[in-house]
Amino acid sequence: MSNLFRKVWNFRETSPLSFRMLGYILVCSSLFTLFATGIQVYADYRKDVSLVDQRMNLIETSYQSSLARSLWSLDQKLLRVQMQGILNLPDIVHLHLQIYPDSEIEMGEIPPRIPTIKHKIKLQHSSDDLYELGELTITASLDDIYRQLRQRIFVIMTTQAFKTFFISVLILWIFQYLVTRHLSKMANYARGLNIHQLDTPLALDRSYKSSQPPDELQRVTDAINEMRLTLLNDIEKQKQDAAEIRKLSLAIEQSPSSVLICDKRWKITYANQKFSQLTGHNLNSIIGKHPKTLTHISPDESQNEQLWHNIEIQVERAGMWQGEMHSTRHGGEKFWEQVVITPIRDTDGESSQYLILGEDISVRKRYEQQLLRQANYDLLTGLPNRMLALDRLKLALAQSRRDKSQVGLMFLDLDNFKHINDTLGHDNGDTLLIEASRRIASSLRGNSTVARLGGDEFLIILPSLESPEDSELVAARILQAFSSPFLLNNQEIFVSTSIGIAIYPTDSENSSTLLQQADAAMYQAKHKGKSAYHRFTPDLNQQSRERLKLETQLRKAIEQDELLLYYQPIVETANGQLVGAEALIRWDNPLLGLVAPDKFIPLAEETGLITSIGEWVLHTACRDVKKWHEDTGLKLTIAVNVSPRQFRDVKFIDTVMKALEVNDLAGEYLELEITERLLLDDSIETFEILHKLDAMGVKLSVDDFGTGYSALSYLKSYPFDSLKIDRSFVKDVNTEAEDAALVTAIITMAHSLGLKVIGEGVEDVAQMQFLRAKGCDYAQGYYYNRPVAESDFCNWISENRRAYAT
Ligand SMILES: Nc1nc2c(ncn2[C@@H]2O[C@H](COP(=O)(O)O[C@H]3[C@@H](O)[C@H](n4cnc5c(=O)[nH]c(N)nc54)O[C@@H]3COP(=O)(O)O)[C@@H](O)[C@H]2O)c(=O)[nH]1
Repeated sequence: MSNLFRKVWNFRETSPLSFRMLGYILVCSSLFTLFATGIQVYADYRKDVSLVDQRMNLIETSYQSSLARSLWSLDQKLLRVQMQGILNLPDIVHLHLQIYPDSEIEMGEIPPRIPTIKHKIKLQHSSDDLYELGELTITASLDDIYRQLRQRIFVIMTTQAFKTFFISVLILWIFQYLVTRHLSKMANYARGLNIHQLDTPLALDRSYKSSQPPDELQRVTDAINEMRLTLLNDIEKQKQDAAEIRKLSLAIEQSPSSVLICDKRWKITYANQKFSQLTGHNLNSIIGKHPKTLTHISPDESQNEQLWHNIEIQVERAGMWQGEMHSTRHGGEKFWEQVVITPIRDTDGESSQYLILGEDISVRKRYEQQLLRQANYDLLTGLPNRMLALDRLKLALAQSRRDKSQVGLMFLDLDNFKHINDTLGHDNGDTLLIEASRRIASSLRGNSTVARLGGDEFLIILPSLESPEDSELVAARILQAFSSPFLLNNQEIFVSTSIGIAIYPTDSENSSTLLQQADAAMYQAKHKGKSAYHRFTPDLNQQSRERLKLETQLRKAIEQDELLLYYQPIVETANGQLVGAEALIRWDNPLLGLVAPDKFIPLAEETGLITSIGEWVLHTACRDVKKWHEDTGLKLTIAVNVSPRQFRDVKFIDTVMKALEVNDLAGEYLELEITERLLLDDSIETFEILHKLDAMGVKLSVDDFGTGYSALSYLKSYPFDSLKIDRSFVKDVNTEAEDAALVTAIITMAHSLGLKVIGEGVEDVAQMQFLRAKGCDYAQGYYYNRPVAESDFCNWISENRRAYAT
């Protein structure tokens, strides 16, 4: 028994579902059996009871009249025989005859505690009247009926129980065969499933045709197998992602740029090796900090805050911020960094992290600042140079326009400087210029500007003048400052100065006119006998008139065929190989003689004549170089200067295209030289024009590099092929260490940006050798040849194809 119980218990443990199903079947089937049996037994009971009733009715019909007759005749003996006859009938256990009025006969007995039913029969005699004689009560026992019912219940219950049990076992077996064993297999499969066993699919141990519609088990199996494949794919993808991430993290870790990663609240979460090397910051010391704590914009902390606030806004809006900023190293030392900040977006497109790439640009910045200083300041005196002075003049005029104030412009020239320079030597000349600058500067108020225009010429800007006479007071102060002698070469030398004054807006509202007027006034002061100042007066407009005359003649120059091109060779520094030439314009005027471009190009720019002059230059240069290709077989490049106004002309691109087409010249043989100043505005138009030219195959070169903006950063954004180092730097490469360092740095940096370098103004072999030693690609200058007319240039080619290879 205990064995059976254990088996049942085991079954319950191992197949709880089957066990539960068995329980449900048994309970439901038993309830149903009970209910059906109950109905059947009740029906049988009703039938048996009705049989007893029928029997009673039969007794009534059979015995009623005979009993009534026996009672009427008072035949007791017969009465008892009749009653005994009734009592002998099945189930009748007791008779009670009530004889009216007061006697009775009783036969049989009612056994205790057994169910009975009674039946009453009225006994009557009818002749003329109806006589009530008595009443017979028959009691029938139901005990037999109940016994039979019990037997029947027993039989039904027993057979039903057996039937239920066997059917349940059968159902259980079928369920086990069809379902449970497969579920167990699935469970075992799922239990044993791991990433190493995903290759084996789940297969049930049964024959199943794929044409059959899938049953529930098949659907679960298919779902598990699909899940297995999905997992396989996911794992494969995960592996690829992990490999990709390993590769990227290695790239970031070993990146030559410093890398910081911040979370979405701009807290640093990662820094690569380069960052630690560059800044000396330990990763642990910066984790969780905002990157703004590593930058230093100004001592005013709010500016730093404001910058980072703007950066965060721009990164969100534009998807990137890039710029240069002052960062701090661990010890507090500051350095310049080129920074690019981009968001790292999650799959919903939300910024979840930020990537900050940094590059130490301190060296470049130093050179840029040096170049900027050289471009804007006079190295000898430290005063602003012409370019900066003109900028400041424009600013002062703009300010005065707003303030409705006046600006004084002074042109100042030292008297007899050339003579002193020639007799006492350049060093003393330089000392004089430095001391003169100091004296001029000390005579001015804080917001005034004194600039050295070159040689012994100075320009003074006096902004916010209350009256023109104030400028005369300043001029008098300057003359006074020159009244004491200069100590030159241990000698006391008296040097005076002449000052010309023009006033904005009284004399002119235009800066270049003001300059001309101040210049004319200065000449007037010199005429007065030097050591004097002179205010501009309209009668000094002679120069302006001359300028007008020049303009009129220049307008006719093209049609009268007075323009011509000179060519200067450009050679490869390493081997002296001729690679091209620069076209330089000349104006051969019957009255003025051969006019150099410096004298008329600025005027042409101002008047707009440069557009037609430039077009002529382009066509002529393309025509000539094509001819050289055909005559010499040398594929030379022609470099053509382009002025800012010409460059911005709407027809410029068409003009270039036409010059190439008409002369059947490929774009690669034309090089356009553009000055840095042209790029200063950093406009989208400039960007587009340069890219269009680049797309045409035309070569682009930055001319006079070092004299303008001198920021190497812009070169990255434009499609330049080369840059030309200005001749002012080349001149002293072998005598001035600073120039040598600068030229070397320009070459290195240009090469790092993929640009070729041309050194211009090479006048001697030492300069050429310096450039060649520093890897400068090409050179141009008097050392090779001066600019010459086309026919002379052709002769030069045939004589000097490879003349300078030493
Ligand atoms: N828009 C245009 N501008 C032009 C054009 N032609 C010339 N120019 C510009 O005029 C500037 C002066 O030119 P130029 O007087 O011809 O002087 C050039 C050379 O003669 C001179 N040079 C060449 N080698 C040496 C040298 O060894 N020493 C020395 N002292 N000077 C030398 O340099 C001038 C060339 O300069 P660059 O153009 O920068 O190469 C001139 O700057 C032009 O910009 C024109 O057609 N259109």
